[in-house]
Amino acid sequence: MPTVAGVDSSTQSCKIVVCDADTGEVLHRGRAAHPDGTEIAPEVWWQALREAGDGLLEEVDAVAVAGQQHGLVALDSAGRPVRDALLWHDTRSAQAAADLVEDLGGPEKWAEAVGTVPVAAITVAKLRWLAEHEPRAADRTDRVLLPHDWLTWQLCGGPGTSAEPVTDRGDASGTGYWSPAEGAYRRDLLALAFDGRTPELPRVLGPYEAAGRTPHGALVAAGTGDNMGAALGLGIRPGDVVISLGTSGTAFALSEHPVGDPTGAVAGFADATGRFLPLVCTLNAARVLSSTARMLGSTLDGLGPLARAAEPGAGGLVLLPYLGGERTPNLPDAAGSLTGLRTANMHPQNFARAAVEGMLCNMADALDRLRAQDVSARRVFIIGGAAKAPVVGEIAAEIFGTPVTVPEPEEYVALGAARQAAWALAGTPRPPHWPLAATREIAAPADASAGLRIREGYARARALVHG
Ligand SMILES: Nc1ncnc2c1ncn2[C@@H]1O[C@H](COP(=O)(O)OP(=O)(O)O)[C@@H](O)[C@H]1O
Ligand SMILES: O=C(CO)[C@@H](O)[C@H](O)COP(=O)(O)O
Repeated sequence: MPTVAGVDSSTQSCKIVVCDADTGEVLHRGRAAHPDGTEIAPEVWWQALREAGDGLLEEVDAVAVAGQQHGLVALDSAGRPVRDALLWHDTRSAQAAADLVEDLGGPEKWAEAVGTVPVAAITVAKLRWLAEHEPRAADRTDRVLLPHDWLTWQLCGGPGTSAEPVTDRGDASGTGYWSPAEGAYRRDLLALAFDGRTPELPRVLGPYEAAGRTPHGALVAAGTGDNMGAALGLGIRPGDVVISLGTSGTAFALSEHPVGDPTGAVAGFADATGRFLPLVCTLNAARVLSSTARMLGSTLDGLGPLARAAEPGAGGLVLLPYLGGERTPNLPDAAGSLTGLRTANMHPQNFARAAVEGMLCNMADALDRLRAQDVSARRVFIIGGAAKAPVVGEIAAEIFGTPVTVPEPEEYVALGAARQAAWALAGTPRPPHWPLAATREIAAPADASAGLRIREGYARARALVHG
């Protein structure tokens, strides 16, 4: 029986699943933590991957890596990092992004050129930041990779070997210098961002092309961005929207055509199957819940019962969850706010409920932004770390006003990477059919009024605090 491994090198940890290549059945799992912070030495990802994959990766027939998107891995001519990688949730590049938008002539120009209007998260803005703030490091930059590209390269042997650095359409589409519509790099935008410098970029592989082999002989597939990995792991179809609640909150869908949203809210990414993946990303999801649990002296498991004990609307408390700044809406310097405090409503139950409602109202806005780009949401999946809390799916159905599908907890990003590895191994034009795990279907409440009131309260609080 051929086996394949999928790696999810995401913000908080590295997760690995080993699957039966024919059926997708998960046979083994591994995990290792990543440190906190918005910059990190790439070597730390590699150590975590080896720790998570200890004893697993040596035996598989193929492997692929899905990674957190956008991170800037800048390498010198010997393939060594010139500095720690700047990660997607590092907001120092917010001004650089705004300047780039102006330099090209406005958001419409970016939406037209690469499908995405730069914000602090996008790689092109991080390059501009590097050129402006650390010009010596910029001068030493000979090559630019994304986190998953760098790990894929290490798996194939890395610098000093015959292995070639590669990427895929999905992750390339999050750089701001690769056009999903044209399927080509925009080196002019790279130069615009990097003060005229044009470092080497990885070759963009097709969906089931191989990157190389590990020293143990396993085929290494192209890999992709983590959201594209989740889409492949779930096997989504047009009409499905995925809400992923990890460190980031993302809402994304499959599209047969490229999307370019001049408002900048929807990023017009490519997917891992040759199609497109319009996506809205927020900076604040699962950590809103873990931070609230910590503040209340509770635990993640304790937060759900507390939130359930409060009435919808949390007695008038509204949490604007912009704890790490925010990407959508684009408020990189914002902090979180709690509004509507009254003597009568200051109970842990209302705080817990306000945290879940705040996180999900932000995602409901993301869903609306997708719909505004003609994305239909006939089925809404909820996945990611925070989806493990049953209360999240329940309150989501109320706030979204739609039925919600919560698949059995699984590492869907890693599963998607494993499926891509199985696809590269098979070499067939379509990925192997892997059935979706059992799902929990949560109906929307018959009376939508409570959900609407929660969203109105959230919109009012946001207007009050952020104008
Ligand atoms: N039962 C749970 N309830 C709520 N949140 C949870 C639960 N289990 C894990 N989490 C949260 O999920 C997050 C990790 O999710 P994950 O999707 O792996 O994130 P990332 O992909 O960004 O590394 C952590 O912030 C953790 O607090
Ligand atoms: O920036 C984005 C998407 O555009 C994020 O979704 C990152 O890809 C990080 O994902 P998580 O580690 O939070 O899952």
